[in-house]
Amino acid sequence: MQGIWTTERIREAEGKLFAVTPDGELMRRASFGLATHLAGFLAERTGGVAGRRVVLLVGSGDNGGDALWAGAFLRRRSVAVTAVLLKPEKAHARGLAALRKAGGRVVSVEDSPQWIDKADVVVDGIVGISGKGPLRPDAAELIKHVRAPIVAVDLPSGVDPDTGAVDGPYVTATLTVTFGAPKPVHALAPQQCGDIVLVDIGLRPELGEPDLHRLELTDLADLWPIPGAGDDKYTQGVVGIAAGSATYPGAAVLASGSAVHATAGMVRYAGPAADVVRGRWPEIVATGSITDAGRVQAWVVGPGIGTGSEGREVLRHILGQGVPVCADADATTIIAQHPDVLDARDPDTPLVLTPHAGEYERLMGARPGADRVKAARDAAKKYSAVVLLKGHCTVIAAPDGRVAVNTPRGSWLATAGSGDVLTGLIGSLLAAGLDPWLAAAAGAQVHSLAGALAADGVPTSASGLVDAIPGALKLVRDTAGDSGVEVIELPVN
Ligand SMILES: NC(=O)C1=CN([C@@H]2O[C@H](COP(=O)(O)OP(=O)(O)OC[C@H]3O[C@@H](n4cnc5c(N)ncnc54)[C@H](OP(=O)(O)O)[C@@H]3O)[C@@H](O)[C@H]2O)[C@@H](O)CC1
Ligand SMILES: Nc1ncnc2c1ncn2[C@@H]1O[C@H](COP(=O)(O)OP(=O)(O)O)[C@@H](O)[C@H]1O
Ligand SMILES: [K+]
Repeated sequence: MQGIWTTERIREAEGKLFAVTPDGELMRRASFGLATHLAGFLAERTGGVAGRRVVLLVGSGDNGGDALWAGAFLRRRSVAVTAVLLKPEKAHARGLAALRKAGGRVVSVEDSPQWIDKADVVVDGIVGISGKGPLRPDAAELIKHVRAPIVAVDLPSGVDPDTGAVDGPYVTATLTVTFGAPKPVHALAPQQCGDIVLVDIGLRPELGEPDLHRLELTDLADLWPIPGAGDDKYTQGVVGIAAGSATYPGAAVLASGSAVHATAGMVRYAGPAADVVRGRWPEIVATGSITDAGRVQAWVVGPGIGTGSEGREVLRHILGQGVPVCADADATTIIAQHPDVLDARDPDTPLVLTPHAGEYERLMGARPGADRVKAARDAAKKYSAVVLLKGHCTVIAAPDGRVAVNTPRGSWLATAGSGDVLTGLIGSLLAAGLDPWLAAAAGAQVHSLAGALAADGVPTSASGLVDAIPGALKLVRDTAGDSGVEVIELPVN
């Protein structure tokens, strides 16, 4: 699992490391790493390094210091480096002296357009982890004129380091070179960060437990249930799906199909769309009524069941079964409007709630706001449930405080019925006995892998997502070296 640390934790760790490291050494490591990646970026983009033009946008703190020192290193490789100082009196003194000594040019903001226009790469050293709020007007004005690709130092300026939120002008980077450890912005603002590389400055031993997590493909491969020699259809966990209606069977078909593909065990369906579900997925044991659904090890409930009394009774019945439940869509609305349905739940049985922003507002009385990690944590506490907050980046919080983030590849999942597919994946993993937080995080990640594979550069559909689940799982298992098959190159956009 990849760890992610808030800026407060990064600062604490830096403080400890500073105390045992020679003065300036950390910035030297950071800026040397930055210079190396800048040279690589120049070579890849322009076919060379010497003679290329780099413009540094330099703010008033150590982020600008990193940029200035990297500029000095690039001078050794005969790069033409020009620094634009936003606040000359506050620019990092030693970095500035080093750049000057190495033959770098220093210009005022007023004189900068001619240099920015001719740059092969612009380096954003405006602000780093001490950044607050949107880019200030002088920096915003500068950025407006940049046509060259931008490499961000540590993080794209104007994007909140801890929430990834933007509220005004910000930098959109092609590459972000960060130091020490990933910060929340890198997981929560992929569109502003571009590609991300991490330079090791020796911080990791000082960091302790991460604040946020991201599952890696090897984690998925380790935790995804695969049948063993002693398994049969029941031992792997049977998932029940209560979704859809006679008039709107789509949600039932999508959630059930997703569950069929997610694990090898068995899927039951209970509800008014039984005939349609059976017709589309003959392997599903389908019945019209929740009361004669048969035994399952986890339930998926909600998509398309409606928010009236019938839906309410279905949800109440399911919450009383003493098995893990993934409650989505209409089920979250019912819980928000009739919180007493939760009385049917044994508090020790896992519950996963999967709201989008609108459903979150119903559950919590306010929109998630800029700090989506806090929003998900608050809801998880309030409902003693794992809360998966949907959006471009999905945040998964457990009531014990654990948080995972899923950073998608593109926005292909923004298609009708996509949430129904996600809920089927999570339900299957719950039935297989996974920890509910891991089940939700793993479901979200395979969902977005399926999205990228299904789309392959062009829009897809929820049915396309269902069809792509086996490919996504194959990618996961192959990447983990399970079958020795060559890894598939995953499309990004
Ligand atoms: N510590 C370490 O071990 C290492 C740290 N390293 C590097 O240091 C960076 C952190 O440096 P830092 O703390 O000096 O502050 P930094 O982010 O450059 O901000 C400077 C000033 O900018 C201003 N400002 C604020 N918001 C703004 C906005 N929206 N738009 C415009 N300006 C804004 C505000 O100053 P003000 O103008 O308010 O006086 C603020 O104080 C870190 O990201 C990494 O790159 C690496 O070298 C590795 C080792
Ligand atoms: N812009 C986006 N980029 C990436 N993923 C998105 C985006 N918009 C929505 N999603 C994902 O698509 C799914 C939509 O679910 P939901 O809102 O329940 O839709 P539906 O009700 O149509 O099934 C969620 O998993 C969400 O995280
Ligand atoms: K920056």
